[in-house]
Amino acid sequence: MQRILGLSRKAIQMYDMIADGDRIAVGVSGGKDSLILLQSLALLRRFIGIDYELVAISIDMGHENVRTDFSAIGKMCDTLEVPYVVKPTEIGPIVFDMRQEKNPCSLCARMRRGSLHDAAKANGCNKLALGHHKDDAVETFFMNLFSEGRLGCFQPVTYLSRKDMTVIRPLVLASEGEISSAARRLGLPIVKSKCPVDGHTNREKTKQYVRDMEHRDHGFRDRIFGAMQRAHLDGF
Ligand SMILES: Nc1ncnc2c1ncn2[C@@H]1O[C@H](COP(=O)(O)OP(=O)(O)OP(=O)(O)O)[C@@H](O)[C@H]1O
Repeated sequence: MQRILGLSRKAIQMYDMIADGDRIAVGVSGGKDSLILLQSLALLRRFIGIDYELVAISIDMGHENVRTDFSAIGKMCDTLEVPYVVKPTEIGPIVFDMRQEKNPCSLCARMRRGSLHDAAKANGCNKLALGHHKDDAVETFFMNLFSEGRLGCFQPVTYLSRKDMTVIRPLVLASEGEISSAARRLGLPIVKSKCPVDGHTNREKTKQYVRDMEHRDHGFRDRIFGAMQRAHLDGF
């Protein structure tokens, strides 16, 4: 976890993510990335020298018309002294049953983001932290390049003027491998996604492409990420 804390602190300072008085919603899906993000932001409060508050928020997607049991994450939040909000929604049934979308991921992600922004606002937050990491950034870069012929990625810090909310991604310098091994070592209470298309998305294909390239040519991922930083692509 020390390595993750160091990389989170570096990203927070490098991209000026957090200021005194911020109240930050942490989007917690139940996956390893957002649980490590929550752990990291909660621990950093003790020594980073910035005075901020946290609220953890999970959007229950209602997949297969079943409510997810987030109680283990509730216990983790109690230990970390972070208030926890679970927001029940019908996003899963709307996207998969009612609309029977051919490409469900973009509508589902849009609705989830909207719900998360609203919940952050309703809980008095001015910032929202998401668990995107370095591998996500490289995959997003290739998805934009291959699907849209465009050079671009999400930004480490994005101000959403319509919502008056700043989205931050403090894990953006950490690799998925580093996050996975920290999550394993800490035995975090991972809650499995019930998404019906999990593992079969365009992102999964791109992830496999980057993995194959990395396997063939060690350091591929870091060189792409380094190029994104040197070009200051989308604020990197
Ligand atoms: N249901 C949800 N409730 C709250 N926040 C969410 C939810 N789903 C995603 N997020 C937030 O959006 C980020 C990116 O979502 P994505 O689906 O790409 O997650 P991921 O890469 O699988 O990460 P994780 O391991 O945290 O699930 C997550 O890290 C988390 O911060």
